[in-house]
Order: sequence, then structure tokens, then C-alpha cells
Amino acid sequence: MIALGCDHGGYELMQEVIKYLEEHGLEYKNYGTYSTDSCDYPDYAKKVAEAILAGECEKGILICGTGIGITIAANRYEGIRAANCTNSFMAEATREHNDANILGMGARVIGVGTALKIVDTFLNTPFSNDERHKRRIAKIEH
Ligand SMILES: O=C(CO)[C@H](O)[C@H](O)COP(=O)(O)O
Repeated sequence: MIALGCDHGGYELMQEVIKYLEEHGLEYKNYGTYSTDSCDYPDYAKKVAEAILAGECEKGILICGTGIGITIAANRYEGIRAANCTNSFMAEATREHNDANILGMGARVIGVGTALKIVDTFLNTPFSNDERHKRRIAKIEH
């Protein structure tokens, strides 16, 4: 199960992500926002972070205008590793090296095609399980 959250800046791109998930038969929970009305991205970062920490969802996708604020907010929750990605190399590396559990994206930064490629890479790349990466993640957690 994938947790989704965005602010008004990310709303339209999130509709494209939802289409992608549905076309690929992937289950998701949409924690909003549900329109382009102005709202506050930390509220949606909180909902998605808590869904992951509660075990309701394994991964999350957060979108705001830049991807920055919503990712900063999500990373305030212990156990969340949120990565703002602008290309699929970053998405692959953050799964393999950081075991990121939330993908952040900026709808005012990247286009739909790039965003969907990032989503596809993020969701389909496993953590490497490499000892050096596990050691570094453990240092973050402690
Ligand atoms: O990117 C963001 C946070 O990092 C927000 O989407 C952005 O700040 C919203 O701005 P505005 O209220 O002017 O639409």
C-alpha cells in the first residue's frame, strides 16, 4: 500500500501519479489534499509519515511545488527517510543506498513524464541490503 499526500502545488501532478498507480494495479491510500485550494504541506507530510510509521502503508509519495518543504516536514518523523528526487538516477540511488520510504517530488520543478519515470523507479528498486548502507542508515536512526 502506497500513501499519497500533496499540497495545492502538487495536486495536479498527483492526479497523474494516481492514474499511473491505477493503470499498474498498485494499491494506494490518498491522504489529500483533494483540490487546488491553498493548504499547508506539513499537514499532508504528517498524514503520510504517520501512515507509514503505523504500518498502514509501506511507502509514500509526497508532492508540493518544489518537493522541498513537504520532504523536510516528513523527515522530522523518526523512521522516515524522505528523498526529494528530480530524476530517476536519484530515485534508484535513494532506494538502493538510503532505503528511502518516501519519495518527494516538486510539481513546479519537473514534468509529468519525468515524474512518472521517477515513481516507477522508486517503487521498483529494492534496498541493496549492503552492509555499508545499513551501517549508515543505522547512524541516521540513532
Ligand atoms: O513548494 C512548496 C513547499 O516547499 C509549496 O508547494 C509552496 O511553498 C506553495 O506556495 P504557494 O502557497 O505560493 O502556492
